[in-house]
Amino acid sequence: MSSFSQNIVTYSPAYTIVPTYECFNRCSYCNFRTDPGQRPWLTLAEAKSILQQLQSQNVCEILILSGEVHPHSPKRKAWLERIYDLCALALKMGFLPHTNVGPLSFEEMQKLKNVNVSMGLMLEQLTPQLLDTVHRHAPSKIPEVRLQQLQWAGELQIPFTTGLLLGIGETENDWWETLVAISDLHQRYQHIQEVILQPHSPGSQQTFDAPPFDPHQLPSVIAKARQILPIDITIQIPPNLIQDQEWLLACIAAGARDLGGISPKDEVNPDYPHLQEQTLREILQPRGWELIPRLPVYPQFASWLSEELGEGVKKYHLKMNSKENSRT
Ligand SMILES: O=c1nc2n(C[C@H](O)[C@H](O)[C@H](O)CO)c3cc(O)ccc3cc-2c(=O)[nH]1
Ligand SMILES: C[C@H]1O[C@@H](n2cnc3c(N)ncnc32)[C@H](O)[C@@H]1O
Ligand code: MET
Ligand code: SF4
Repeated sequence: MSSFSQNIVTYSPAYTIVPTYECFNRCSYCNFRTDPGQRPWLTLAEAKSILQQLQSQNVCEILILSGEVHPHSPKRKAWLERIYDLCALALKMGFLPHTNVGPLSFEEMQKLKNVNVSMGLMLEQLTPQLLDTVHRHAPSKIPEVRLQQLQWAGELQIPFTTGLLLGIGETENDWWETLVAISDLHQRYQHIQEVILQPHSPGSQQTFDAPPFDPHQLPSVIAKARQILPIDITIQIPPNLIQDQEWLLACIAAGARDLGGISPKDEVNPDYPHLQEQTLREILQPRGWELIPRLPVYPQFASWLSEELGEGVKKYHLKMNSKENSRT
């Protein structure tokens, strides 16, 4: 049975929904944001029509990824409401939502927990030095603010995805410090399901003038991360940002076991389209790796989900098991 084999690499069949691209931060490596007020927010009717089309496709995760409205802005309440409504809609239509929309208040997180099977926020890097450079105009990237999110997620028992953005001006030592901080929080709350090691990849919109993170460095970063992180945290890498097949395979050999959400468009890095799932499978299989789909929540967190979310998850488990049986 394939599920018991050790040579498994997972991915999440996903689609990314963007409530708004407007963002009050200006991270200089960002290729996603627009200035506030430039484009209308995604309406529920528009989302419904997108989701209807997805129902006949092999999509399970809806990644809700957004630009941010300032916590003190009069528009903040409507923004959070729109995100909540989009999650509720996706859930009602049979998908499993995972929200990553920047730092939230404790109450905002608590509210979104009801309509998300898991949530995410990248730590990026903990060093405060970046507040003088790439994050100079990005108050949401204050390290304490992001660490606080991870702690609240633990207190609220929200299965959580976080990660590091590599190659934005930090030192090697900064990587290990950030990974140790994630490990420490996980030891307290057992809530981190995966850590993304995301290589900075320049796009056409950004102002940060730096080369891409050297993919040849990734396998050794992964190997060391594997030593620092507790074994129940999966290491995720984005295959579209590691374009050389041999290096992708080297990353997996070094300990990465998940390829994240594979969706038609990578909203964060639109200049780097994803390979088809079948193409990825053909890269991995000859080296003995089996690529299999996973849900946006890992099985060990089943007891943390509300009854409604648990039911949604159960339906997918049934569907995936019946597919697997029909293959064998
Ligand atoms: O499951 C997740 N995947 C995350 N992913 C991976 C994502 O699922 C896919 O790689 C694509 O971005 C989907 O469009 C990220 C990818 C990025 O480029 C940057 C940040 C994230 C953050 C998350 C996240 O919080 N949760
Ligand atoms: C949503 C996440 O996307 C990542 N992100 C933002 N811009 C880039 C880029 N140019 N290259 C790679 N990752 C990026 C950050 O880690 C952010 O938290
Ligand atoms: N704005 C959020 C963050 O940076 C998520 C999307 S970034 C393109 O954390
Ligand atoms: S990376 Fe996220 S927080 Fe930073 S500018 Fe882009 S959308 Fe805003």
